[in-house]
Amino acid sequence: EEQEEDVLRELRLFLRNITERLSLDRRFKAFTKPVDIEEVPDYLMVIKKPMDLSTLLTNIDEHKYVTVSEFMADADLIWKNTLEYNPDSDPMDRNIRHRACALKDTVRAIIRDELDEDFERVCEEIRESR
Ligand SMILES: COC(=O)[C@H](Cc1ccco1)c1ccncc1
Repeated sequence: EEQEEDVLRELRLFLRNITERLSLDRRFKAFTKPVDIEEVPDYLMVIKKPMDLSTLLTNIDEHKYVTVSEFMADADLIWKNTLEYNPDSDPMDRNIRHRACALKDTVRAIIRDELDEDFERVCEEIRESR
């Protein structure tokens, strides 16, 4: 009903705000767009579910997320994919993995500090009712 759509509209505003703040952080530049398959031809053989910040934003606008947990599952793909595809000890791999871990920690800190657990509970109730 209307109140549910108001809740989901507020959820999308919250998720867009997080995603845009991450996209502005210079540490996360490599995560702002899909990995370039021309540049990395084997990427899709290794990574089954690519994800990036611009795709998160598109998903939000397409009403893909009804809860913060669903958004977190996709956001987690960004750093998990990065650790999986860039596992080596060379400086390039270590640098992008450090940034991936910073992304993971930053998302969790924002959610911990800014998400009211009662709000997420209301979103979960809507998800279960559909
Ligand atoms: C999330 O970004 C990545 O996983 C790519 C993989 C990649 C390898 C070669 C080109 O791109 C990356 C980008 C920048 N620095 C390290 C790795």
